Amino acid sequence: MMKKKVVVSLGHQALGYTTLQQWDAVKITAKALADLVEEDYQLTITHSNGPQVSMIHKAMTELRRVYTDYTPAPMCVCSAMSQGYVGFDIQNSLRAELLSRGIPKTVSTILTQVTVDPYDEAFYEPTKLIGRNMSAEEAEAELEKGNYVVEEAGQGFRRVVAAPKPIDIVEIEAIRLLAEAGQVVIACGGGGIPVIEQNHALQGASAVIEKDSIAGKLAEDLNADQLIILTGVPCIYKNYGKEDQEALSTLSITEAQKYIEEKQFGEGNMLPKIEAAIAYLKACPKGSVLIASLDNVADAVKGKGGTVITMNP
Ligand SMILES: Nc1ncnc2c1ncn2[C@@H]1O[C@H](COP(=O)(O)OP(=O)(O)O)[C@@H](O)[C@H]1O
Ligand SMILES: NC(=O)OP(=O)(O)O
Repeated sequence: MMKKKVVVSLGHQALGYTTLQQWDAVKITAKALADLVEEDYQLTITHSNGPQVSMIHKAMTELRRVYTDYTPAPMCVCSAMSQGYVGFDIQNSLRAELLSRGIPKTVSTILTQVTVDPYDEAFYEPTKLIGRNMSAEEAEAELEKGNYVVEEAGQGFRRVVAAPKPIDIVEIEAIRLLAEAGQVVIACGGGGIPVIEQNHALQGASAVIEKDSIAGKLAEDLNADQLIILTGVPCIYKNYGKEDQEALSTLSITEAQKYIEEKQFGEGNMLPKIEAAIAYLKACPKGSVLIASLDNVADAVKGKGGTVITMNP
C-alpha cells in the first residue's frame, strides 16, 4: 500500500524558546513524530525559528560590543544557522526515538533556500519581530543603519524584518527525492533562507519567511496527501477565548474564508495557518489539513480531535 505523504509543520511548542528548552522539547516532539512514522506516514518536517533566529542574531550582534573589528552576520546567515541548529536537534532526537522502537531510518536536514521577490510589499512594511529588546538609543542606531524597529509597550524596542511571500523552494528536487526514497526529511526550516535570484546567483535577503506560508508551499510542491500543523492549541475554535468558544472538528475552505472575514483567527498566529491551508488545498484539492497539538495528534490522525480542513465538507 502507498504510504500517506504528509508534511508536518512544527511550531514553538515543539521546540521551546532556549537551547535547554529545545533539548527537552524535541524529545517529546520526536515521540509524536515517531508515532506518525509507525502509522506508516511518509514524513517531511518543517519548523518555526523565531526564538532561535533571534537568539543567534542577538549573539552575532552582541559580539561586536566586545570585538570592535567583528562583522555581524546578516539575517540570511542567521537563518541558515537556525536551520542547522534546530535540524540537528530534531534529526538526532527522532533518529534515537525511531531506533528505540526498532525502526532504523535516516533523518536528515536539508539546508533550504527559498526565493522571494525583491519588490515584495513586505520589504516596505516589515512586521516580523527579531532579536532582543533594545533601548531608545540602540533603536536610534539601528534606524541610522537603515534597519526597521518597533516599540513594544513597556518592553523597549525590537528590530522588525520583512516577511516576504515564498516563491520557489530552491532545493525542492533534493527534498522530493529523499522523501520518495522513504527517508524522513527536515526542510524549509524557519520558512527557508530567503534569497533573491540575480542572474544565476542567489543573494541572501534581510527577511524571515513565515513558516506557515512555506509549510503550505512545501505540501503543495510535494503534492502531499495531508498537511499537519502542530501548534499550541488542540484545534481551531470559533469565538476563540470568549465565553461561547466552540471547538471546530471540521472546516471547509468556504467556511474558513467566512471566518477570516469575521476575524475569527489571530492575525499573527492562527490566520497565517488558515491562509496556508487554503493555498495548499486550492492547489491540491484532494488533500486535507489537520490542525492539532503535540498532545492530541496521535488521536487526531485517527479522527479523534483536532480540526480537519478540506476543500469541501
Ligand atoms: N480561532 C483560533 N483558534 C485557535 N487558536 C487561535 C485562534 N485564533 C488565534 N489563536 C492562537 O493561535 C495560537 C497558535 O499560533 P502560534 O502561537 O503562532 O503558534 P505556532 O508557534 O505553533 O505557530 C494559539 O495558541 C492561539 O493562541
Ligand atoms: N519563520 C517563522 O515564521 O518562525 P516563527 O513561527 O517562530 O515566527
